Amino acid sequence: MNNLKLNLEGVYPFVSKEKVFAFKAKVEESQRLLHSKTGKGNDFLGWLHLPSSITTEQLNNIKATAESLSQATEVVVVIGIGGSYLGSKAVIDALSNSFSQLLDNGAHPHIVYAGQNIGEDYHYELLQLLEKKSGAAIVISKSGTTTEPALAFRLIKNHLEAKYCKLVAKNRIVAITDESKGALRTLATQEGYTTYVIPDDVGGRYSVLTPVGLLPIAVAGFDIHELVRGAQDMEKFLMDAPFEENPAMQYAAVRNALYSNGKKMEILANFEPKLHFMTEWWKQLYGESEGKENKGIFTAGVDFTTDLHSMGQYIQEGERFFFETVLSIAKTKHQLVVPTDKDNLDQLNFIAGKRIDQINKMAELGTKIAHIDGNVPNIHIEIPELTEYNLGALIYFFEKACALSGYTLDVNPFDQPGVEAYKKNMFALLNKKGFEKEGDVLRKRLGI
Ligand SMILES: O=P(O)(O)OC[C@H]1O[C@H](O)[C@H](O)[C@@H](O)[C@@H]1O
Repeated sequence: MNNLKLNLEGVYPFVSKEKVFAFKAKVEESQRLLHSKTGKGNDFLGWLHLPSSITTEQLNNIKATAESLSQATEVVVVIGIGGSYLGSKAVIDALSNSFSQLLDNGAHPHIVYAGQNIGEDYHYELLQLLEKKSGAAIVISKSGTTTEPALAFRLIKNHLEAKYCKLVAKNRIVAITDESKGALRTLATQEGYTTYVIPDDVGGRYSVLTPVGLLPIAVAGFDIHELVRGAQDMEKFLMDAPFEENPAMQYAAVRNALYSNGKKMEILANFEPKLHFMTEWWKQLYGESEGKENKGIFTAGVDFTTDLHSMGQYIQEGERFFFETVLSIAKTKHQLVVPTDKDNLDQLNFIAGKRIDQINKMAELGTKIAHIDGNVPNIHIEIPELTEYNLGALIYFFEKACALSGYTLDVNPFDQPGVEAYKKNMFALLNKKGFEKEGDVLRKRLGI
């Protein structure tokens, strides 16, 4: 069953249906390359059949680890950067109470994140928090060598060992990394941590349905069986559906049609504050997959209606080099009606008696019309409700469409050579062993 609706009516005033469908053959060829594993980066296709290959035993095992990690733990720190944290944060935020950090989560610890910045105050304050609260850590790095999570983990490991003793700290740490390579693997083996493997053929930004995403999501108390079931159903549906009924193929086609028509940026917009990090996850997925060889759509995100009061101006009347994709949620979890006020001093009685979501939906519709009138092509993606099942399906849809879109653009959607440039400079400037020559060159260039 496919719960996801893709509506391209808001694109056709700008790029005709014929022009979008002109990409059909190329997208079908992309799908053939993907399914036959004969395209670029074909050693990174483990995500393609991941949902259907995860077993109930594996899921139960992850759940059991989540439960034992949660025992007598108030805060679990998920340590990772990029694909090693965005997927879990996207799902956890989408499903959590908006104020969960201030509420007692029952049997489930609060989740906080580290390893995605090098802020000194952030880390200091995190250690202060862990001084007051009972803590545990899930450290995640596919390469096992990424600086930011390694640095955060060193601090947190030190802290946990000093607070609880090494033996107890060991049981409060789970590592998720490569099967054999990388410093984190060596460290985890040496220290005897519980570990999970990120398969070789699954890249970081495609790894949310591996233990990378599943363990933190289970710790937060959400149903990973349902998440995977949604992804499984979407995997099956997208495998067989012809172009005319296949939202992933059509999304890939329309993105490429708009790009070749001069639209260099895609703005993912939501009207649900819980989706902020879903957008962040999507930005990495598409930006890192397609932005290479001096090509690719720049991915940006906005939260509406919030950003209608800031970036709304640019979107309405600024340069016309982008299109907008609205990720819409049909039904809210709760119902809340605007009360009537007999004095009507705030002049809001025109919406009295309406559900908040009815107002939000009119804001969404009004924005769509305004932006189309302002010459912004509009793609509309709708899922029925924020549930584990629907999020699993949405994640797999975006992953599959991304791979198809990247192949259609003729790039390898599974590598990210460009991210090494800053790392090389940072290591050279910090005198890391093996980077001495680069360090000399840089210091000379900077005159320092
Ligand atoms: O999981 P890791 O190996 O630590 O990588 C974490 C992230 O950082 C890298 O630099 C890449 O740009 C990302 O694709 C990756 O998700």
